[in-house]
Amino acid sequence: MKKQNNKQDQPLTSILKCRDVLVKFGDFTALDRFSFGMADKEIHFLIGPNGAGKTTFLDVLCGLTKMSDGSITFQKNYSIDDKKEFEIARKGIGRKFQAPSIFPHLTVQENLEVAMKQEKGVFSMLRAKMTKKQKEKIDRQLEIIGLAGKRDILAGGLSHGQKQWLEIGMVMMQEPELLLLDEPIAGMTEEEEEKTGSLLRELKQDCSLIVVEHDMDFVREYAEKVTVMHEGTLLSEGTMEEIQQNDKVREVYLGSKGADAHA
Ligand SMILES: Nc1ncnc2c1ncn2[C@@H]1O[C@H](COP(=O)(O)OP(=O)(O)OP(=O)(O)O)[C@@H](O)[C@H]1O
Repeated sequence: MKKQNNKQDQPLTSILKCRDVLVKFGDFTALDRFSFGMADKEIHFLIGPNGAGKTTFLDVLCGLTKMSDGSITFQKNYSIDDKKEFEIARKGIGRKFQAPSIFPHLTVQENLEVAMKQEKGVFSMLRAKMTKKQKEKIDRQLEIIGLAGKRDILAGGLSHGQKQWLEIGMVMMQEPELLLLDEPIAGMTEEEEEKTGSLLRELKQDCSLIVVEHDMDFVREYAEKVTVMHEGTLLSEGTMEEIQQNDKVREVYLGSKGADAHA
């Protein structure tokens, strides 16, 4: 049986422990001793009003922004505190940014090939012959992101939603253990939103997910756990049902126009 945590101890299956993370931009404190933990293979949503520090936290996790103080341990004992972005990515934290950064003039499949092993240059990677295992890995990923039928299409010709899924697939080619997604359904049609939700559940077989999102219907449907941030601090944490009951959360976020209006 899993030993459950109290506020100080994380569950035994914990993949990430962040303690008192402090981020300052000049005199402004964006993360104010923010603590966060999550279990392995969990879909964990981060919500909160504009400027709460959600994106800054993802930036810290992937090494883009450095902490002024605090500590972050990934997996059992990997400290990311002093690590560079590429080291953190290699260790298994993958990030998909809001704007797609696919190669529009390469096919869908070629985009995944390029993403598979980034230590080689784009064109030497495309010229290099793929092993059977690599081909299988790409076929599997194409199925997961729902683009198997579009593998030979130039990525620039995909719809907005398909481009987002391709980019998620590209990050997944690096086999991250923790995937960070910032507003994955922004600009999507309702049908694309549903497909994205199913995709998140599918990805959970392979990795843990932290998702920043403002669309409360989407959070309600797909979140296993929700952390509410406010002014760089932790306001509340729990299931969506639990945080909906929290008066402070209703006051600063859910009751305001900030939540769904943003999406
Ligand atoms: N590089 C920076 N320099 C100065 N201030 C910054 C910088 N990056 C973020 N901030 C500030 O830090 C605060 C937190 O920003 P952040 O983008 O993390 O919030 P957020 O919760 O993701 O908001 P949103 O929901 O609007 O995306 C904001 O007030 C923002 O203006």
